[in-house]
Amino acid sequence: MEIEDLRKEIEEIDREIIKYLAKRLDIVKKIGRLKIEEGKSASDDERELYVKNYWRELSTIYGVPVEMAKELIEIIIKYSKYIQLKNSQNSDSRTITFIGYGRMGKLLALYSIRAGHRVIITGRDPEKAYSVAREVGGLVLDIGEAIERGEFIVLALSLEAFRDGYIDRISRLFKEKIVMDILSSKTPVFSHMEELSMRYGFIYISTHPLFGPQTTPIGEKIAVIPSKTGVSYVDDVCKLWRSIGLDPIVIDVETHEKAMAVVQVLTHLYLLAFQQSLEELSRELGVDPYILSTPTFRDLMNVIRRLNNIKDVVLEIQKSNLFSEMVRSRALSIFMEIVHKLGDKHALHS
Ligand SMILES: O=C(O)C(=O)C[C@]1(C(=O)O)C=C[C@@H](O)C=C1
Repeated sequence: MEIEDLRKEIEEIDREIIKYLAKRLDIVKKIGRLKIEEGKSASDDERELYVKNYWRELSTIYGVPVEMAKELIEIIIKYSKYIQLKNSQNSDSRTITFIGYGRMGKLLALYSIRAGHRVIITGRDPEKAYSVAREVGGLVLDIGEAIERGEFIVLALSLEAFRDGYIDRISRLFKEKIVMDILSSKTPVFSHMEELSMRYGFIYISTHPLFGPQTTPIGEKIAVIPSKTGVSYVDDVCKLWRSIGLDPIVIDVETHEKAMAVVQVLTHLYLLAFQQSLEELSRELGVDPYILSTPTFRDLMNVIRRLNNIKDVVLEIQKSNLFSEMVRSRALSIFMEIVHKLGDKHALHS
C-alpha cells in the first residue's frame, strides 16, 4: 500500500474522531443545561476521575499510550467545561479594572479580554502598567480614572500592598464598585477589607482563583467569598467569572480557609519536604532518580516544578493561613505515627 492510500485512511479516521467529538460536545451541552436547571456547578470532580480512569483502562485495552490518552481526555474535559460555562451566560461586555501587575492578574486580564470584556490596567508604576497592557491588551489609565471607569475592580496585588497602606489610601475611591482581591489566604485581609467596604460604601467580594499562573484557566474553579457588603452581588461576580470560562464556587471565608489548610498548606508542606528529602537522599545514595523514574514519580516532579515557580506564594500561604500551624503539627505527628507503624522505632527518638 502506498503512503497516499494510508493517508486517505487517516483522513477518514480523523473525520470520525471529529464527528464523535462534536457528538460528545452536544451531550456535554445538554448536561450543562441540566446542571444550570439543578443549580449545579459545571465541574464534577468525581465524574472526571471516573472518566479519566475509564480512558486509562480503554487505552490499556486498545494499546494506546496511557500518557497520550491522559493528555487527550484532560483537553476534552477542559473544553467541555468551558463550553458548559460559556453557554450558561449571555456575554454582555463589562469593564474590569485590574490594579497591579502580578502573574495571576495578567492571566485573568488576558482571558477577560478574550471573552470580550473591556480591561483597564492601573497601579503604582505606569511603566509596568504599559508593559502588561502591551502583553495582554487593555487600556492603561491613572488610578483615579481607572477606578472611576471600572464596574469590577480586581486587586491583583501582593499581600504587601495590603499591608503597606496602599489599599487603605485608594479605598475611598471605590465607592459603589464591586471590589475583589485574589489572594490565596484570606486570613490577613478579609475583615479589614470588609470594614473598609462598610466605611467607604463599596461592595467587597473576595475571590481566590484555584489555579496557578501557568495553568490554562479554562474550566478551573474560582472561590467567591462574599463579605457582609457583597451578599447581593454574588450573582454578578459569578456571572463575570463564568463568562471568561471559570467555574465559580461560592463559599464563606472560614470554610475557604479550612479547605485551603488541607488543599494547599498540607499538600505544599509534604511536597516541600518530599523535594528536599529527594535531593538529599539521592545525593547520599549517589543515584540519579530519573534513570528509573516511574509515571507517578514524573507526575509528582511536574507538580513540584509548577510549585517552584510560585514558591513565594507557597511560602506566603504557609505563613498566613489561620490553620497552618495546626495542620503542620498534626501532619508531623501523623507522619511519625506512620513511620512508627512501619516498624522504625528508632526514627521517633532520633
Ligand atoms: O458528566 C458531566 O457532568 C459532564 O459535564 C461531562 C464531563 C466530561 O467531559 O466527561 C465534563 C465536566 C465534568 O467535570 C465531568 C465530566
